[in-house]
Amino acid sequence: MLRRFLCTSALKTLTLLRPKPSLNPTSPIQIHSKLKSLRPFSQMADSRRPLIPAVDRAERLELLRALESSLGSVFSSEPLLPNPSPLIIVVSGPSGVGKDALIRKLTETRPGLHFVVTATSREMRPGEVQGKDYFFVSKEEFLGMVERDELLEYALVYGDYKGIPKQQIREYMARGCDVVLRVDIQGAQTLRRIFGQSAVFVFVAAESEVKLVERLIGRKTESREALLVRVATAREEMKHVKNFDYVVVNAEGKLDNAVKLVESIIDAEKAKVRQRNVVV
Ligand SMILES: Nc1ncnc2c1ncn2[C@@H]1O[C@H](COP(=O)(O)OP(=O)(O)OP(=O)(O)O)[C@@H](O)[C@H]1O
Repeated sequence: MLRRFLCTSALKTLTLLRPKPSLNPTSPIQIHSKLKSLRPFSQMADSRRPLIPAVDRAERLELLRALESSLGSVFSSEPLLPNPSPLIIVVSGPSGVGKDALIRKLTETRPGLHFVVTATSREMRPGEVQGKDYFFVSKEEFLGMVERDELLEYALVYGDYKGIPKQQIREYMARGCDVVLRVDIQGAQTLRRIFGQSAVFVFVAAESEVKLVERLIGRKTESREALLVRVATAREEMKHVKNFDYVVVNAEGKLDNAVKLVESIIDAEKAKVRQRNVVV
């Protein structure tokens, strides 16, 4: 049956690719010779198999109607399955592991994905863009957002506030977009309490401790004291991997591989029979 399908598909392709109008596409000799030229060498031996003649459009339609009539119902062209539910993907991991770099690339390669821009009271780093990397606000403005219950979660991270605006998530999910949230480990724990299993939690790790430290040093954004705090914290944070659904190693010079892995995770989640249904 499958082979029959493959044969008819090949013939269909040939009909579409018909090169000269003068050729009679139903002539078995011509089709046979064309098929032979299309087949890979490994399949050349199969060319002696009898060919099933091409079914033309009218015949196919007739057969389809006959099947409908036998079944007593019309074949629907509606999708057999609903669209997958929008996902919330929580990306977390130790400081300097490459969360920002990974998300930046991921949103470039996957247009249907929205990165929820976090509000923060920390200073803007060189190269960062207001509203793209973070919403940079003063401490007072941030506390105003907390009071108005505008944040899904917030935390004081290395002396600066960081929080996720609820409205952005609602807006993009209502449009059917998947959303990515970037949080530190503390934030991921809070979000797990809020979402339970209804969101996807991804832990980003470096391939080794020394590579993580080198990356943090290379970023040149922290003082020696601040580096010490981040590195010591990273050791503790690694213990939280077990609370995540997936772990992605972002190895030195292999950012693209890490991005591909996250894409595969999203694809697999979209193909799940039991979808995660999240409400914010
Ligand atoms: N796979 C990689 N190979 C080499 N360098 C990388 C890789 N991924 C990220 N980096 C670099 O490592 C540094 C830290 O990355 P990034 O700022 O994205 O980390 P982060 O996890 O978002 O940190 P933080 O939580 O402190 O904001 C950056 O200079 C970034 O360009």
